[in-house]
Amino acid sequence: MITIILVKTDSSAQATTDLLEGALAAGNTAADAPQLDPDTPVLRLRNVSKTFPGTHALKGIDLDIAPGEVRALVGQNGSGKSTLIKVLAGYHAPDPGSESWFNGEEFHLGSRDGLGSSHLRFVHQDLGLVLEMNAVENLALTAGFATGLGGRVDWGEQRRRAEETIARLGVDLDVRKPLAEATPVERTVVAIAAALTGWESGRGLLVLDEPTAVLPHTEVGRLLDIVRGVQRMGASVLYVSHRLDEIFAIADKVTVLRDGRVTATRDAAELNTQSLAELMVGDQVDAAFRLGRPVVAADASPVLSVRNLSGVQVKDLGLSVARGEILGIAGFAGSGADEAAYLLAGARPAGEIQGEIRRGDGSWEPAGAALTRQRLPLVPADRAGEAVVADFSVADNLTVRVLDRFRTLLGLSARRENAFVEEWIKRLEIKVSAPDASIMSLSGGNQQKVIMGRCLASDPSLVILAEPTAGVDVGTRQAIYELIGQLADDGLAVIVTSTDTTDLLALCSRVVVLNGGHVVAELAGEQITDQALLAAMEAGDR
Ligand SMILES: Nc1ncnc2c1ncn2[C@@H]1O[C@H](COP(=O)(O)OP(=O)(O)OP(=O)(O)O)[C@@H](O)[C@H]1O
Repeated sequence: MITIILVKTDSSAQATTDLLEGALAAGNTAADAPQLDPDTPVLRLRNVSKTFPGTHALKGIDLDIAPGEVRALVGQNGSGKSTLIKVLAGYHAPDPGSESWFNGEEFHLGSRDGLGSSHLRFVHQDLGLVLEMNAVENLALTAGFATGLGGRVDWGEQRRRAEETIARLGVDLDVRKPLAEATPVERTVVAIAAALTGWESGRGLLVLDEPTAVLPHTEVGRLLDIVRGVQRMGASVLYVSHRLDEIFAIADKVTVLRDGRVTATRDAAELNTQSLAELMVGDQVDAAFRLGRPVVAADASPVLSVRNLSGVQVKDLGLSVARGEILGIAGFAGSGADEAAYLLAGARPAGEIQGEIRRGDGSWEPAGAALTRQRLPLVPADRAGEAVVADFSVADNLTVRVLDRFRTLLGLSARRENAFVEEWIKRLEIKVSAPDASIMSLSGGNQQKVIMGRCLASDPSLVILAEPTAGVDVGTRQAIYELIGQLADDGLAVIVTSTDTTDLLALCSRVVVLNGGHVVAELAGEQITDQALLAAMEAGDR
């Protein structure tokens, strides 16, 4: 477990990048804002609304966030959370009549007017980083470049500043490594460091929009430690997440959005996972939902078997999945569990996939050639980077794998295609103004549902789901679990890889656990508990 380290260093050259230390001093004394009544909210919103063509995304939002408070903002997919944050960030102009104050000063939403260099800072879902660049360069893009003689960039100084900034967030990171090679939590840390750059007062608001959506479950604790460190600076935090356990670990208060309206604001201590899920979705939701499918008999005929399957991390994996079985592959980041999904789906070059596979009762074949030819449907963990076709509509994203089905002698049948799209929008309750709307106009969770639909709609005999409910709200999660259960009842075989034990507990009747690329445990039926999964995942490398 990493804790926040506040390093007191030589004060000479680093005043400009002295993030936490400077902020702490100001936060302790409120020196920069002695005139402010401590009860004045950091952020006050009144009657904030936002209308898009065909969608009234925010309807009269009122919100007060106190100094030093961590406020969670929760709600179903499409309830308006990201829109509110984008209005705050100046990305969207709100409807007329919306009012806002920051530290008691009125400012215009939809622009940075009136905010000057004040401390309303954001880490958006996409993190806003340039992955080809390293942490030094990314931080310099926000903070400006240190220059030396002749106005040249002083890279030594730049690097020292970056190392210090990152170290203060309690993370040991090679700041020269391109962020494309960094882990998801390392990238999030760089994004938070960039957002806090130049923060010189304890009062302010850091907005984190689903910072853990793509983080392995096991790294969430590290991120929450960092958020607590930011709170200790005296900063307030607005924290958006679908992971309810995190809300209880970090938030003082919770605000619930439903269909663009604030429907509740409560102290987190008054709530539990079930009551919060009910505030978000209604009382039909079960936050501890499990399919509870029977364990498939060991001699059931397999849909797919692999032996000695190896990639970069995965070593000599052997497993088989039967018709109607939902098999989990669990493991921490780097255990091989995430890579296993991509190997099995043939989503790696054939030369990088070693071992053998067998379909049904057929003969064993070299895995690389067979899996890359077969290309089993995969819902990848990184929806935005690997699945969504940003230039396509919702309908086109849904049908891209199955266009052949609508072909007639006269070309594509629009009628059949439309009926198919309507059916899947209904089945997955995808919130969209019209099927031909751009997929980018959908909320993140609704995009995830489209990708899920694309995979399931091709009537496969086996699908591979990597982190299938990342960014998906608690009610939709249950709907997705139930749909997968129904398809498994009809014979679909499913392989789920997830660092989130919630998915594995809800879906799987058997789970293999990887560590160091090897299978270290196999759990079935009643043996699959949160504790047993985590214990097996933590077991030492072989
Ligand atoms: N640029 C846009 N154009 C049209 N509609 C939009 C646009 N951005 C958002 N919307 C719509 O506004 C509504 C609210 O979306 P928003 O992204 O704020 O939801 P959210 O609560 O953040 O959801 P999620 O939890 O899935 O991220 C949705 O119906 C969405 O489709």
